[in-house]
Amino acid sequence: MNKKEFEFDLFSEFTEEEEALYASIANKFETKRRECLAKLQKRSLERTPEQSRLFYKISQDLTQRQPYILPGILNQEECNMILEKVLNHVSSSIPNESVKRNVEGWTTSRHSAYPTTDIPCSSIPTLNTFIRDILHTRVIKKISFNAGFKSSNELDFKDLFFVKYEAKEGEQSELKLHSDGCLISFNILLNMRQEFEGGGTYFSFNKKLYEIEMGDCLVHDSRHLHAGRKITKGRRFILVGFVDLGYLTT
Ligand SMILES: O=C(O)CCC(=O)C(=O)O
Ligand SMILES: [Fe+2]
Repeated sequence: MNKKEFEFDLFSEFTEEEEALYASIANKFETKRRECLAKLQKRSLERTPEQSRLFYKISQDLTQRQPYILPGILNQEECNMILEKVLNHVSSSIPNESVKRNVEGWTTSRHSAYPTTDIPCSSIPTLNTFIRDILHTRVIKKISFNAGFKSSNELDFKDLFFVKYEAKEGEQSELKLHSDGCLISFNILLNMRQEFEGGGTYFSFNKKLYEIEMGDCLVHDSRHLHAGRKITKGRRFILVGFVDLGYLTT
């Protein structure tokens, strides 16, 4: 039997009929989007958090939503203090059968599809409240304003965790292209740029690499495909936040 009969060419062009069907679906979708947007725009002052979330998602083409940097969110002293507490916590953590950890105590399987070598902020009680409070004032307030929410109290952390990348055999040195399961994501660099080579966050939609300085915060739409670029020397520590409506958070 001819093998060709069973080959399905994913990249072949659509037939005219398929093109027309696709165009009509896209048209209907666009009409619905505009109607919905007009209603939400009119009610800007009395939008519920859910409506603001929808407004944020449909008001702009995703490719127009560029990542942005909030410089100096944490000062050097704060970064050093936080990192010291994280490393102390990791080195003193008691092995637990139910949590997969590497030899140093970092967890390696919290995020199923694209696991990072990380520690949830909530597992370090001496840092948790302090960090959430300052990040609410310094980051969530800005993110919620930029995204069109009425109050920063409508948004909260869906997850907040420390990530370690290390250029060493057996350690995680990069994170492949993925999107995050929330509305808006951010990461803050906790150590000096000079302590590693490579790194930074890469976005495929605009083909840009964002390399921030210690204490700076990179904010982006969680739907954008992004990657933690491989480091080739040293260690890179970041604090990652997944932000969404308060009641969706844990
Ligand atoms: O390493 C980075 O810059 C990105 C980290 C990230 O995307 C994540 O932890 O979900
Ligand atoms: Fe991510």
